[in-house]
Amino acid sequence: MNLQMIGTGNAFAKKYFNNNALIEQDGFKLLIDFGITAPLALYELGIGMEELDAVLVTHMHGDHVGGLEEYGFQMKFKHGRRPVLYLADALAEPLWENTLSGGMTQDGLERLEDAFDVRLLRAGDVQQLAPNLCVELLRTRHIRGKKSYSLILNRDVFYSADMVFDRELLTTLVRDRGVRRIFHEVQLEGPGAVHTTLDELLSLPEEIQAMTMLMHYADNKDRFEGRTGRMTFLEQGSVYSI
Ligand SMILES: O=c1ccn([C@@H]2O[C@@H]3COP(=O)(O)O[C@H]3[C@H]2O)c(=O)[nH]1
Ligand SMILES: [Zn+2]
Ligand SMILES: [Zn+2]
Repeated sequence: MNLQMIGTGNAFAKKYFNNNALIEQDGFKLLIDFGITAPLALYELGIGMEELDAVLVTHMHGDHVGGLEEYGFQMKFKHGRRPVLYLADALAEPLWENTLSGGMTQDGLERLEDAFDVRLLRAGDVQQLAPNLCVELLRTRHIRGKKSYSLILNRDVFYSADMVFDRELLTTLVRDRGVRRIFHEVQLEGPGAVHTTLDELLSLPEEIQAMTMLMHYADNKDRFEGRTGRMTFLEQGSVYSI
């Protein structure tokens, strides 16, 4: 499996695109989240939107879903098809009613399923997306009252999406669930109200740090090179074999 971050920035980053991840497995291309900058990020990587086999949404913030209107319209009006959209069942209604309907509603486009081939996921279930790619959604804490999900890919890769620090979850995933790679968001400075701070991740055992790569970071990330313990930064556009 290959992972390529088409963007590694946090919601306010300007040096980096939105933190969205392209997963490739035996030719199957899954994009995890489709933020405001995803259309441009894909364009700059020379990846056509129509090449994606599926998109999976982790939660409703703009840096994770803000590009879906363009994606839906390009796929409908340029490529004549509804793209596959995986998301937690709890997000389907708010994604249409509170985010996409304003821009996308018109005759023949009255609900999410008119624009996307919607595949609902339930937290805790393992879903086979492709012959050699399965995903499990985990409900994790991010913003009080807003549902947000992290992912386990092929039972051994954890992808945090946006979440506050959860030491017990990370420890259990490694010790009991056999997770061997962790891709984790990081807030480099300040208290972790809605994100996980670098200091919190540095408090993890070295064995867990050693399997952790950092993403969803601020523009001043370079100042923290060499100050992330056993953890390393994911670089925007680089392809990682995992
Ligand atoms: O209670 C809140 C809600 C939001 N925010 C900011 O808005 C951003 C939305 O995208 P994000 O989840 O990547 O990051 C969030 C934060 O930067 C915050 O600081 N506190
Ligand atoms: Zn975010
Ligand atoms: Zn968020």
